[in-house]
Amino acid sequence: MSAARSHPTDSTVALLREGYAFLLHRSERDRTDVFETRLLGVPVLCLHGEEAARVFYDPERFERRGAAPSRAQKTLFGQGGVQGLDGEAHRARKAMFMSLMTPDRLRDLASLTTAQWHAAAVKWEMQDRVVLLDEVQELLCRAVCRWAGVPLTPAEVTLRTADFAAMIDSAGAVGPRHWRGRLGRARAERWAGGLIRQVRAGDLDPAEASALRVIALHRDPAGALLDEHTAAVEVLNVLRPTVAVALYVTFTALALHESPEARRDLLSGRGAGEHFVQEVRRFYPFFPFALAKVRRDFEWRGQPFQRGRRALLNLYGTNHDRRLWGDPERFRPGRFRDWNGSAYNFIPQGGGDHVQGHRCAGEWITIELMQGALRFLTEELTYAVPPQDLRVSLTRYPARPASRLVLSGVRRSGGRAGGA
Ligand code: HEM
Repeated sequence: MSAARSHPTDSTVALLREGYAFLLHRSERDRTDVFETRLLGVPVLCLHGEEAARVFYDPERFERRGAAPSRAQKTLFGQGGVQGLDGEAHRARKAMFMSLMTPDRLRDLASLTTAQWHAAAVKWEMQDRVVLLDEVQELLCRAVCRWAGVPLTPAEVTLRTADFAAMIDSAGAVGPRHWRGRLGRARAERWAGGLIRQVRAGDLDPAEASALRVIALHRDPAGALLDEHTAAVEVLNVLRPTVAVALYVTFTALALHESPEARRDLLSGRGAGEHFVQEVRRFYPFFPFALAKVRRDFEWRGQPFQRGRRALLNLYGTNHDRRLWGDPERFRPGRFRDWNGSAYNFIPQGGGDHVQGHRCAGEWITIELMQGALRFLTEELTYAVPPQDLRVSLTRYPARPASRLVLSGVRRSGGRAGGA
């Protein structure tokens, strides 16, 4: 692409109007992978595409300290968590997260989740309609708490699920949705802080490799336990995003409904479940961009990057970049047969290295849970998708089908292919 052009004018209105697609539209229009603009008056460097992702994930050039807006910290991420660390402190904390992601532990989570799907399906059979997004959030909340060693009484499930859902729903919102997220985070942090205290006092004894135990007893490079608030934020950094996988599960069901060809290939065995799930993560919007700050002055493609300047990497747009993905607006799982496996061109959960960099710690969990959901929806259930508003607005963050995907006539099929 050609050299960068500068856009010193404010793009907040365009961002609100075009949503997830704003950065992609601008990069395509100006034929550039880097441009400068202002959002809410703040200068921001915008990066797009595979080569830009390589630059963005270079820790010599970018850092995360102070990069996240305080609105997102008060709702989605919390303060003091791994997302805002750099260098050795980041590597040590990230190692704690990645130690939870062994194949055995992933299998445990998958089987706990399958058990929850079965239990939920018994209940769904007795209902006329089921709102899939809400139901899957709740079943994932039950499964991940059990997996993480977090006690959850039946009476608590609704409240905890609602708090996680509010945090997830609040990051891009203003007004009541934002405030619900803040309230949800405050309440969840108090709860998780109490759990950390109980583990350290010996009043709660979660299993050896469980997230709650590992985080409560984790020591930083100086040998100190995490302070209680930070430990609570990190416990929520495991629970909350696992509940958020419900959005991807909902998109998986939407794709089964709206992409009959891909569905037919899957059911006939011509298409692989793994590719279907990857295409859901590429095609549907989730995180629009990742955020960092320039660590030291440098220049890329003629664009100066000044130390301290904020930068965005276009995650959604890179997954829809037509140079990388032919016909990117078509849902076509078969494209993953030929994918080259680059860590920088397919980046729904960030790019680069999981251990060394800021790429999502839960990417393998996400894929595992989505594949389990796909199997359950196609092999264990029959259902209809009644008329409803299934539109996915690119200006709502996080995106989701407007109706949250209503299913009717849900029946357990015990091995016959389901869904309408
Ligand atoms: C619902 C699907 C998910 C999506 C779309 C997603 C997306 C992301 C993205 C875009 C990042 C930031 C990458 C960056 O800053 O460069 C991230 C980071 C992170 N995610 Fe996820 N994630 C998901 C699920 C999960 C799950 C299931 C977990 C944990 C069990 C998790 C834990 C984390 C953590 C701890 C980080 C911070 C990593 C770091 O800063 O080093 N995520 N995720």
